[in-house]
Amino acid sequence: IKAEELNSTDAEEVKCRGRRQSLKCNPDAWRKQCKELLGLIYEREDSEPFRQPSDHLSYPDNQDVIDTPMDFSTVKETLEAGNYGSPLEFYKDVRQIFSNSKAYTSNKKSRIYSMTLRLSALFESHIKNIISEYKSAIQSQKRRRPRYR
Ligand SMILES: Cc1ccc(C(=O)N2CCN(C(=O)NCC(F)(F)F)CC2)o1
Repeated sequence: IKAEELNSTDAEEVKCRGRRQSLKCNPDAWRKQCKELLGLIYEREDSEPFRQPSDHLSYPDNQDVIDTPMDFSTVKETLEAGNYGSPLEFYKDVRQIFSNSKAYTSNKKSRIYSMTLRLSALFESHIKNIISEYKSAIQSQKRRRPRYR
């Protein structure tokens, strides 16, 4: 069979099989990429209030406003324990951190809330590539052979 006779999925699969498991084809590359992204977030002073769970004592109303507490140390532990099945689950938890802060803050000008705006801009600029590479790696790994039920 000549290469030009392969359809695009075949060609993609052949390319992925042939090539060393590079980022494009490796469906597990996202874990390392998310670890690196977390590192970037930890480098930012803006992440300081979000590296530990909110201590409810000093923010009493936190409990009733926030039904899913989340912070970066929890995300880091989950990622390092291998308990995220995909970058989409990682994405969901990180976004929870930002939405909790938004739900909690009374005015949009609050210092802590403005920190989440900067952090989320950094986060969103990186996570979208991680997710799209993951999705295309999954696509190119899809077996066309029927799975026996
Ligand atoms: C006044 C206001 C508006 C929005 C937020 C907010 O997003 N919070 C509450 C405070 N907070 C912690 O208590 N973080 C834990 C530790 F150890 F850093 F203090 C971070 C999350 O707070």
